[in-house]
Amino acid sequence: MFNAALNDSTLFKFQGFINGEWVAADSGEEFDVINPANGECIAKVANLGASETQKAIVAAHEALEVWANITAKEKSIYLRKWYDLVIEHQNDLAHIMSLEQGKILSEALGEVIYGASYIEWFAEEAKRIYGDLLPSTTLNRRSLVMKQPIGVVAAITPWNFPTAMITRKVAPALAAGCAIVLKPAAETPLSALALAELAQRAGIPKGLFSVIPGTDAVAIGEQLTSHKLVKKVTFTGSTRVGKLLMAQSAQTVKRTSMELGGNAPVLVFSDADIDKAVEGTFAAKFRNAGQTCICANRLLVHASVYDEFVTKLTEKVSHFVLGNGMEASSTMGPLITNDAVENVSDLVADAVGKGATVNIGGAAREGEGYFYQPTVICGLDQTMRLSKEEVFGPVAPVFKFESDDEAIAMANDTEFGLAAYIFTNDQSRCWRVSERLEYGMVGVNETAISSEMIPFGGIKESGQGREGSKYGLDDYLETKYICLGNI
Ligand SMILES: NC(=O)c1ccc[n+]([C@@H]2O[C@H](COP(=O)([O-])OP(=O)(O)OC[C@H]3O[C@@H](n4cnc5c(N)ncnc54)[C@H](O)[C@@H]3O)[C@@H](O)[C@H]2O)c1
Ligand SMILES: O=C[C@H](O)CS(=O)(=O)O
Repeated sequence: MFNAALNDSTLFKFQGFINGEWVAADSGEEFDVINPANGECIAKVANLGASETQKAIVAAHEALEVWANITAKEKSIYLRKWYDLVIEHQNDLAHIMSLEQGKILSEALGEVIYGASYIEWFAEEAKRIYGDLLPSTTLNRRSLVMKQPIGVVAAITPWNFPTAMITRKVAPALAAGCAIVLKPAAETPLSALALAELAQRAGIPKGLFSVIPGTDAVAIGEQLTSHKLVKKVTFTGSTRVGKLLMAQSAQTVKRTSMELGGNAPVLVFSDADIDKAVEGTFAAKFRNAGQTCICANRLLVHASVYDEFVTKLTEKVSHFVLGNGMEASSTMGPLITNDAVENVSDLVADAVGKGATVNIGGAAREGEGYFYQPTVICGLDQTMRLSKEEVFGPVAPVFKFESDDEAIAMANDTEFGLAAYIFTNDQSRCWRVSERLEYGMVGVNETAISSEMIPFGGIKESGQGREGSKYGLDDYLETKYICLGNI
């Protein structure tokens, strides 16, 4: 079992969390949680499935009435307590995350604090769910609108941000008055279970937040998307799975929020501050070893500054230290699985086979763990898979363009529409290009665009709905119109 030294070892949870109870799988089965830095089993976790999911959904439905009889102010206090506990235990949570996901400790700590910020934000937003009194069409009527919680929410989350992708759903759901059943990724269940432990310590009433760890995502997902008591499905993950879940949810007309795949372009124009463009692109490309949905996926650089940009980016990449995320010397950790390494390797091999050239990196690292060398690759064209597919790894493909129209056309030539970035000092170009980019989020001379206070989400096949900001509660509320007559 887990042998990492933590301040509070009781944060290691290996069972499912249903209706305020820690439970073994009905089958008695367990699954291994693997450290991607060395392939070692770090924990065995209860392998829950469809039957436990049904129990969690029923418990969530029953908990709604308890939560409905708690004021918005009291909900806020519960959430604030949860936030305080996450912050208090941030180092232990970062330690758990780095071990199960692989990211370097500094990034893991950053994610815990970022994830906590969603709890902090929605602890406040819980007190700001307002209605409307509308102008009436007749003198003897009054029209009013109230917002009500949608009810039981099902959440399915990915492994790349094992804390923030969870709190970005659980916090607004609870703030809105909902109950939520979470299936975390089987690669990273420990962070989710630790969050549930802290939510319980915060006093959040039983049944409102349950966690279903398990390897049979299909069976769990079928329950979450078909059960009549579930009114909403919120998903973060690949577009492929998102489409499946939307189709499954349609049978009972559940509302859905989808945070799906990305393919972020970075457009570096001839008048850009190249050092700033390199710095921003470097950060956006290699964060979490390139495994974020808004990673710089295609670098589109004007021909006149292409060589300078590539030289400076390559030089920065040469300083990376690949290693176990728990080691202070490491500046980049492993990918999540060996399959992920093979996928990245295939993308690079496709490009090289069609004439691309590798400036640095370009291969998996030999030895233990699932490591891929940070890579800069040039001489690309639109026939290569790197021009179309989400890399989800530390590979920076640098494309060349000649005109603004060509850059915009290249940037928009994808089914994805999550995030895009541009670097230019021309104010008119900032507006013209930002408005023509088909993306939900655009960074202008900045790539660190995420926070709890912005509406995070995409368009096209990157999804629907927004998480965070004042808009983030809408996805968990229903709008009710009441007409008062005979006045
Ligand atoms: N838009 C965003 O905010 C955002 C954030 C993080 C990751 N992502 C995307 O997620 C992808 C990488 O994450 P991933 O590999 O975990 O994605 P994934 O879609 O394979 O898995 C995501 C979650 O869905 C579950 N799942 C898989 N198949 C399922 C099924 N048939 N039924 C029910 N659940 C199922 C998985 O167990 C996991 O919990 C990338 O495309 C990335 O861009 C998007
Ligand atoms: O991978 C997707 C995350 O949403 C990226 S971020 O940490 O929210 O920027």
